[in-house]
Amino acid sequence: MSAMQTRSTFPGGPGRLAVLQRHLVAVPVSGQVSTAIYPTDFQYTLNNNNVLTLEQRQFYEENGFLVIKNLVSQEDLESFRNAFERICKKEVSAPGLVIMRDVAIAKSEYVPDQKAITKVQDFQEVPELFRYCSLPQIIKYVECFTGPNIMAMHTMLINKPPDAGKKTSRHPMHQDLHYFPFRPAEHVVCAWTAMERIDRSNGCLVVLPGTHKGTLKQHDYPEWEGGVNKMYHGIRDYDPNNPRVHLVMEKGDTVFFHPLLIHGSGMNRTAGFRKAISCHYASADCHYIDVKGTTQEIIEKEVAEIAFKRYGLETAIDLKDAWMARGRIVKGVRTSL
Ligand SMILES: CC(C)CC(=O)SCCNC(=O)CCNC(=O)[C@H](O)C(C)(C)COP(=O)(O)OP(=O)(O)OC[C@H]1O[C@@H](n2cnc3c(N)ncnc32)[C@H](O)[C@@H]1OP(=O)(O)O
Ligand SMILES: Nc1ncnc2c1ncn2[C@@H]1O[C@H](COP(=O)(O)OP(=O)(O)OP(=O)(O)O)[C@@H](O)[C@H]1O
Ligand SMILES: O=C(O)CCC(=O)C(=O)O
Ligand SMILES: [Fe+2]
Ligand SMILES: [Mg+2]
Repeated sequence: MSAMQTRSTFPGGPGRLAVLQRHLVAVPVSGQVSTAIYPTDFQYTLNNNNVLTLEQRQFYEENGFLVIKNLVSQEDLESFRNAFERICKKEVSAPGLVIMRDVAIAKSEYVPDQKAITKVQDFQEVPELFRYCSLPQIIKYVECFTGPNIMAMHTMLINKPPDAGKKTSRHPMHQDLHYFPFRPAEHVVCAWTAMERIDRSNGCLVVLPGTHKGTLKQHDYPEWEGGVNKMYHGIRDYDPNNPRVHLVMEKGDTVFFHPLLIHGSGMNRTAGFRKAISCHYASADCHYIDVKGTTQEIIEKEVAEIAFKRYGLETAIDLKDAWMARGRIVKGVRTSL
């Protein structure tokens, strides 16, 4: 990056240049520094103290995701793993915490084993796990997408089980924005950290690069013979011939991705439980939308059904209220969400 500089003698003088620099970059031509200035529209990233290199910004703008190697320490990951195990053993619980079993297990005999747990969600009241969402090296990158007021909106530790033979360990191709009633999408980002090496054998993330530039698609439960997990909606009429990229990640590597990026994960063909921890962040300046009459209406309905089954709540809870209760400020001021 240091080799790339914007021209210092810009027509109109340095003041004019400073104004335009936000939108101008010098482009290297075959290994040399070009003096030409090309306008670049950064739509999905912010210039946060040059945390992202120009290449990284351009990569995210173009592809909708960015992998940062070795961002979370082995010690931190060990402590998250311990906290997860204590939740599975019921030594730790917290308000709002959701514990989900794989559908293949949930629909069969009850197995009172920690290994039956596919993921824990909404751990904002479990300090040992929520610490992940406040890690300074993660927040530093998140700020490049959200700006300075940062809310942690949705938290998960995914423990993808060895597939029970029905391919239910897969996560269908989807866009996370389908679940979120807040906008704008470009000020929402997911951080997803591999807690061990994750590749095709244990079900890595699969992404369709560039799809963040599209719109929110209609989602439904996929018609999978072996069954599909609750709330694991997939893109309707998903075309399996789309060019896709498998994100092979080492322990501690973290991917940041846009909520419209189409992604999923393959089945776990190993005997181990594939672990990842993630948080969806949004700018606190985002606003809630009403999903009535949109493709997201089915989510509101399903959330209300689950709340009714779990808490006996007859009056449908507002999606906005559910998210307001979950969200936590991790940097700056809680302005809107
Ligand atoms: C981007 C990001 C947002 C992506 C996301 O994934 S967001 C999705 C949001 N997900 C959620 O809100 C969590 C969904 N899961 C849950 O709420 C829970 O795990 C539940 C599915 C309700 C199960 O809760 P639990 O306390 O275990 O309740 P029960 O054991 O009494 O089961 C209640 C009924 O649910 C069924 N069930 C449990 N686990 C699963 C499953 N994995 N897949 C499909 N069905 C399942 C269970 O068989 C039971 O069904 P019935 O006997 O009522 O017919
Ligand atoms: N009909 C479908 N609808 C939605 N998503 C699907 C569908 N079929 C597959 N997927 C998703 O596509 C992604 C890739 O699936 P696949 O089972 O091929 O895994 P993989 O990691 O590519 O494994 P493999 O090595 O077998 O190719 C996963 O996220 C999977 O859930
Ligand atoms: O860890 C995974 O398999 C990805 C899960 C995912 O994309 C999600 O829950 O939204
Ligand atoms: Fe997702
Ligand atoms: Mg495949």
